[in-house]
Amino acid sequence: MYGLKTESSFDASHFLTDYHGKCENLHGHRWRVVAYLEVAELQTEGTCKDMVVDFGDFKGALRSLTERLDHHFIIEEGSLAPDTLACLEREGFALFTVPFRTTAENLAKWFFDALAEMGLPVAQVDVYETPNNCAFYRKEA
Ligand SMILES: Nc1nc2c(c(=O)[nH]1)N=C([C@H](O)[C@H](O)COP(=O)(O)OP(=O)(O)OP(=O)(O)O)CN2
Ligand SMILES: [Zn+2]
Repeated sequence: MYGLKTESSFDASHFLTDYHGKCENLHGHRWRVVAYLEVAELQTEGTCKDMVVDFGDFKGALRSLTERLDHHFIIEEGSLAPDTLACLEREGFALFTVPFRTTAENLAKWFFDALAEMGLPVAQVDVYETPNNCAFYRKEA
């Protein structure tokens, strides 16, 4: 088995719906995302011969995703009253709505699925909410 690993970070705000504690309040993180690719065999020809994929393509793919979230307010769909949402939009805040509770676990799966959709052989994605707390999502063995 061969693998690659790259990482990218982004700053974003969020809150957890139905959470009983400080994370029910709007707050921010510098999220750190670490992604892993795995393949059984390396590429056999062309510019990527003997590579899993080109590091440049891999890091570019992950960065394109973290850039979508950077300096955004990540909002679980339906978690804010429509008029609150309208006010935020009117103020020009950068919002990113997702159809799931904004836990590190769900964000790890969001990154995993997006990298897979880009055609990368993604094996695992780690999402650090704080330097010590990390959730991961990985492919079933
Ligand atoms: N399993 C998960 N647990 C929690 C998640 C999560 O995504 N998955 N998220 C949160 C909150 O978003 C929160 O921001 C994290 O808070 P906390 O663990 O309290 O982190 P701090 O570094 O701020 O904690 P201090 O020890 O107070 O510094 C909560 N749980
Ligand atoms: Zn948080």
